[in-house]
Amino acid sequence: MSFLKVSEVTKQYDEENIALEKFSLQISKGGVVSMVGESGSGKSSLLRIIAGLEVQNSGVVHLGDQKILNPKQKLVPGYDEIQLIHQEYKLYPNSTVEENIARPLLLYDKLYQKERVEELLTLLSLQEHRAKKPRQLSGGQQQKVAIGRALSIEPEVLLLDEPFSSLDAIQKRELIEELKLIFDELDVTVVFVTHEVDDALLMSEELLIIQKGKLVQQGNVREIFRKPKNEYVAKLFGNLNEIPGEKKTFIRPSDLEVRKNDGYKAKVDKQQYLLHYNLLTVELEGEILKWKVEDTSRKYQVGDVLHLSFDPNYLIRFEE
Ligand SMILES: Nc1ncnc2c1ncn2[C@@H]1O[C@H](COP(=O)(O)OP(=O)(O)OP(=O)(O)O)[C@@H](O)[C@H]1O
Repeated sequence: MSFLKVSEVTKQYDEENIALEKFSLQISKGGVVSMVGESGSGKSSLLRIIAGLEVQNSGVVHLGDQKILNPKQKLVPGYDEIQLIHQEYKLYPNSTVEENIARPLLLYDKLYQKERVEELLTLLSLQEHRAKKPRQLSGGQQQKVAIGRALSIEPEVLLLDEPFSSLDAIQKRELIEELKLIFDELDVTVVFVTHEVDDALLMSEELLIIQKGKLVQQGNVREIFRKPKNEYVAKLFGNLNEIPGEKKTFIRPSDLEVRKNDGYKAKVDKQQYLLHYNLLTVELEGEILKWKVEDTSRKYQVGDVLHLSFDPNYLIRFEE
């Protein structure tokens, strides 16, 4: 059953900037989903509207039975139930980790406050940093404190708007993996926004793909990988090789098999050493087309002749 429901939301800042166009979305309770889309596709606008922090032109957002009111409709914008964290999220610089996490709990019973802060320090493995000020922490630890603060009042929804983009690649990967385990355990609904598919997949298998203010596809990564709705979605997962003579039909390099004498004949034109394989650029015999091939054995050289075949079930076709 849908818990967070966005119905036909349109957001237009001015004549040129239409951030969202009749955008609809449904997420079930306790789910963790990653939203992927290029810069300017409307991700931040959507999260701000979901959080009740931005006025939309039309459309509505519901959290369960509750209609989310925007800043024009509500005196104090935003909701405790919906917490939004972004890259520039500010901690209180002169307060300790413990105090930062406790801040939203000031009106709560003292004993509960103490227990909740302990719970979060443990959950986020921040116990040894409890007395430190934000400037004494790494970027990743600071973002964990921000998440701890957001989780302190047990929100229903946590919206993460590229919160880790200032971290280095290793720090980011480790933090996302750690948070994924935490979110999977909690009953909180999480929307993690990123423009990197790799990061999205570290967080969840459930993906939302946004393009030019519209939700183009929602589903499990396996399904989206095999049946992408359009070329943009398909290319988020890597290169596409065009099938000669067939319109809008492609095969992924990872679905190609190199055979001795069966399939498309091709000559290696270029070889690049990448992390998990050598990426070959090959010229198809009798065609102007070039294909990409993932050589996991790293044995082919420029000038080698290969035969490439594939399972036709893996062909990707788009409507014209
Ligand atoms: N305050 C604003 N005034 C005018 N236009 C805006 C404003 N905020 C966003 N836009 C425009 O709305 C569109 C969507 O922006 P938004 O920030 O929501 O996208 P995004 O997917 O989050 O992008 P990024 O990944 O770069 O943050 C863009 O064309 C942007 O220029």
